[in-house]
Amino acid sequence: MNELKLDNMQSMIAADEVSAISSALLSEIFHGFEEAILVADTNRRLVYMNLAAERLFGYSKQQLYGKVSQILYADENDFSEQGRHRYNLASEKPTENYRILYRRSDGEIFLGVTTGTIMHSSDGAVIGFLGLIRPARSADQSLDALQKIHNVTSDLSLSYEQKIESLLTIGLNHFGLETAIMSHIEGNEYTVENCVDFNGQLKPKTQFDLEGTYCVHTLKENKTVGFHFVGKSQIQNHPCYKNFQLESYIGTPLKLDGKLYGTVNFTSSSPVDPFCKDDYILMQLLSDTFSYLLYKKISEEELEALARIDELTSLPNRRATFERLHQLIDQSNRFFKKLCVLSIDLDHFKSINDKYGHAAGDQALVEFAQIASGIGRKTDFCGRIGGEEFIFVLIGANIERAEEFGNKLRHTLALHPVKLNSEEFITITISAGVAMFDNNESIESLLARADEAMYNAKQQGRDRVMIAPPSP
Ligand SMILES: Nc1nc2c(ncn2[C@@H]2O[C@H](COP(=O)(O)OP(=O)(O)OP(=O)(O)O)[C@@H](O)[C@H]2O)c(=O)[nH]1
Repeated sequence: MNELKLDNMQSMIAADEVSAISSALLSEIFHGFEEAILVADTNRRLVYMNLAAERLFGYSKQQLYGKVSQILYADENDFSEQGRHRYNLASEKPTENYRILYRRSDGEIFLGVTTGTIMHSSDGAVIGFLGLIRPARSADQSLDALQKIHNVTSDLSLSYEQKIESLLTIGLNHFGLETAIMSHIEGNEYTVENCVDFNGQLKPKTQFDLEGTYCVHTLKENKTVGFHFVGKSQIQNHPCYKNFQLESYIGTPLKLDGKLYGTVNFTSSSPVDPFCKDDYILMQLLSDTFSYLLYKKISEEELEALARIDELTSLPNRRATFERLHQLIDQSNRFFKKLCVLSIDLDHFKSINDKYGHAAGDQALVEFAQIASGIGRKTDFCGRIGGEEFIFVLIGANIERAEEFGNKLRHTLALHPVKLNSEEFITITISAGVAMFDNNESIESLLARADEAMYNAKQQGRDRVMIAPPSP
């Protein structure tokens, strides 16, 4: 609504005294307006409101007509102030826009952008006042943000990180703020997990003391907390204000599976319009959306990790072992690093199962895995690729060191028999084939050479390490 239109209306209305303007005529002019229209007489008693005003303030015409408009102000001082400056018999104020906090019938306070105008009779006397009001952040804007949130969460082409970033940006644009953070909080440690900073300064993984952030209030209250003008609030001594001069903040706890994970929060160095009920609802919805996305991501990661671990021995399984072997061979090729593979097979394992039972065989596999992964270097890699078949990858090792390693494993196994019960022990022996990676060969060829050497060890009587001849 621009001033020109209001002036036109004013001239239409100013043709007669407000008291004389029939409610029907006002209705005809303003009924279908999307903005709330209120008309008051010179005593500031309400004489007209349109449908949009009834909806905005939650009162019916019957409840308000004849009442002083003070009932609609959140702050009595604003009512008096407006009376002194604008809405009085001597007023010559032109039509202009201003922002005021209003109170709805249910007590909720909202910021209204108001276009106020003075109505004059044909002889120039003030006959009443007209206000056109719309909420600073309208329901339409909240709906728009909701629609955007839905679009982002349902977009299958977006990754987790892209979704989080888009949602933080939606929040920033909606609230008119500068910095958005999804934080992870452990004790007093506040870590920026994801962020969007229109100033380009804040980066993920930055850490703060929780006490030094406004989020400490959010966690204390355990609900959404907003400060629209910290410098004029009770928390102006907060370290976050002293250190960063952040004037505005809105933040909500972020829960994962019912437990506190961190916060979702938006801040700015400038004050903003007071946050309204819709903003608090939107924050809760955003936080719930983050919580859902986080839960989904962590569950997927856990499932993915589980799918790569051998359930019995907790070693990487066949799939993970081959993936890792591909990576290590790729590195070895790029950096001309030596790499040796040991193909290891437990000896006479069938007879262990047959003699002591499958559970004893399982226990033997678990203990073998513990011993094998315990004696390697940090960079070495051990995986289970089949029933009693394992692979060891030694980075930077030549064939002698790999053979030495195989024998060290044999000797360690000999020194640590598997305890089946208080009386019975079994000693595990292994047959191993060692092959050194030749930069020109394929993984299949490397493994085939190591396997062949291992079968050789079996044929030679087991419990030994055999070296594969170099690739042809
Ligand atoms: N307990 C247990 N046994 C397994 C598992 N996976 C495979 N096995 C058994 O391992 C045995 C392997 O037997 P074979 O392949 O004949 O080899 P072996 O008895 O070790 O004899 P050599 O390899 O020739 O020394 C089979 O009896 C399998 O059932 C497992 O997860 N747990």
